[in-house]
Amino acid sequence: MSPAMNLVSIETESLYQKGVKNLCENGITKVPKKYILPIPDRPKSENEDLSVVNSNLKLPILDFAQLQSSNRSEVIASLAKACEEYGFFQLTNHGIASNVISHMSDASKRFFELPYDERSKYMSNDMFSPVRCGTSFNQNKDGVFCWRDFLKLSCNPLEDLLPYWPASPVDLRQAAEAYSKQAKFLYLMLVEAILESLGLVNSEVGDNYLDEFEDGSQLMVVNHYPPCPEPDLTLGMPPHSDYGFLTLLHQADDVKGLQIHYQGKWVSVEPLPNSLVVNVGDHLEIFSNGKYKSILHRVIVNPSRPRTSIASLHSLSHNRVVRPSPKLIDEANPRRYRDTDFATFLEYLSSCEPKEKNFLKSRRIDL
Ligand SMILES: O=C(O)CCC(=O)C(=O)O
Ligand SMILES: [Fe+2]
Repeated sequence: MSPAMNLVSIETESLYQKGVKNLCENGITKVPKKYILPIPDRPKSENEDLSVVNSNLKLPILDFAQLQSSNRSEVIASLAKACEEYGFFQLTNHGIASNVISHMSDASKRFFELPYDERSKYMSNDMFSPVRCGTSFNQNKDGVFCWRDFLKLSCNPLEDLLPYWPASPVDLRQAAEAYSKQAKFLYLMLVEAILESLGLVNSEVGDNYLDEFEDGSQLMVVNHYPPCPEPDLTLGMPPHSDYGFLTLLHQADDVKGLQIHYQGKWVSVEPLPNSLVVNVGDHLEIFSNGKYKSILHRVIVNPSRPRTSIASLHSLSHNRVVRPSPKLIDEANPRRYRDTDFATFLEYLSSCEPKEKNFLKSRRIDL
């Protein structure tokens, strides 16, 4: 390659590092090569293990208010079924105030409207940074980039981290603080119900059994997917499972994009007004010794409408070891996962670029 050619490709590479929003502002009409997936990995390809879309299936819908009523035991049974079979459900009447959600969506969208130079102040490769802006899935590793920009805010301990969050738009901190607190509260209520659904009831596990969840990590991720001129060639997010215990996801526009992998097919998750999508993460699959499933999901993009989603990812704190609950292991149910911790996850991230971003597979014990 001539030095001049080399310079061109380095310059182009740095353009991609600036993200999809910035790329679109440069007026592209075709998807650059950097984002074009090999044919079998494209959204409409029919390959053997990750095949066609099933558009008829609907996710289970759980009514959170019913959990606090005399119907609790029925809702707990539906919760167990949803976590076992789908690893995903929609949650209505979840209790996060609608003005808190709309303020968070609105301020997040305005963040991505800021000029690149303003957003770039928050770009960082440090996984422990309280605020991290970036693009693709793992922009230092991905051979093919995905069509997504993100803003990640670490939330625990909130008082210490909040001052590092973006100062503009001016109301983003306030909006994200209120949203993260209400999401955390909801998460803890869901953990309580999930432990109950696994038969790990309060009297057996001790009075302080929620403390380690309360102290746990919380990461808010705002995903932004600009319209894409050739959406069949790329993905907003590649197939992956979520790392933590539970993810609460708000789909901030009435735009479809999220698909989950169910019985060999991709199923679209319809944005349901006033609901949150909740999914089991890798840590809950490990903790439940495989009873509850952390399911592969991906995001497709479209040619006309931007899409924003806000994920709140919750887990134990980074220094805790995650392992199957001893109460869920016996002769009939031998241990199915190795112990894991955050350092192991980071090592995994830096070691390979797996086709499916599936950390969990590396923790399974083959029985
Ligand atoms: O944008 C979405 O709907 C899903 C985002 C997602 O899977 C994630 O943030 O882990
Ligand atoms: Fe995810």
